[in-house]
Amino acid sequence: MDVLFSKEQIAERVQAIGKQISEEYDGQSIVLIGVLKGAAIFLADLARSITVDNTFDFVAVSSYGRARVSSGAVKLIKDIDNPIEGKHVIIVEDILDTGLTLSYLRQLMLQHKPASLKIATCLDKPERRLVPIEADYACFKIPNRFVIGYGMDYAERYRGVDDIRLYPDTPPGH
Ligand SMILES: O=P(O)(O)OC[C@H]1O[C@H](OP(=O)(O)OP(=O)(O)O)[C@H](O)[C@@H]1O
Ligand code: HPA
Ligand SMILES: [Mg+2]
Repeated sequence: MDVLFSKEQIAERVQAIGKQISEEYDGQSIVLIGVLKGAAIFLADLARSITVDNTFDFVAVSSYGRARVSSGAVKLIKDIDNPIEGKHVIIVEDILDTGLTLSYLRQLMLQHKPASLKIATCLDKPERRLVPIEADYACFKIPNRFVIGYGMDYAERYRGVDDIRLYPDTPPGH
C-alpha cells in the first residue's frame, strides 16, 4: 500500500497543531474528546504535544456502515464520563469525511453547554462532505481516496500501521 504520509510527516504536523492549540488556549484548561476508535492514536499524540493543562475523554458512536445515507443514522454508544459545561472543548477525530459523525457530535456536545467547542482532525477529505462542517485544526487535507493507518481501519484492520496509506481499491460504499 502506498504511503500517503510518513510517520515523520504526521509527527511534524501533530506537533505544529499542538503548538497552535497551546498558543491559542494559553493559560486555560482544555478537554479533548476523542471519538472511538479511530481517533485514539491521534488523540494520544496530540495530547502529548499540547502544553496547556488538558484532560481527555472519549465518546463512541455507532458506525453507520456502508450505506451512509442519512445523518439520522448516527447514534451515541458511549457518552462522556465527566461534565464539560463551562469548559473549553476540542473534539478530536482521525478523519472528517462526509461530516455526518462530527456534525452529530458537535450538536450533541453543544447541548452540554461548553464554554467553547472546536474540532481537530488528523485528516480532512472535503470532496466527500454531505453536510456543511469544517475542522478548526487539520493536519492534512486529502483527496477522495480511502486511507488506513494511524488509527484508521478497513474492516477493523490496519489501525496500528504507523503511517497513513492509500487503500488500493476503493471499498464498496466509499
Ligand atoms: O465524516 P464521516 O463520514 O462521518 O466519517 C468519519 C468517521 O468515520 C470513521 O469512524 P467509524 O464510524 O468508521 O468508526 P471507527 O472510528 O471505530 O473506525 C472515522 O473514524 C470517523 O469517526
Ligand atoms: O478513508 C477512510 N479510511 C478509514 N476510515 C474512514 N472513515 C471515513 N473515511 C475513512
Ligand atoms: Mg471514528
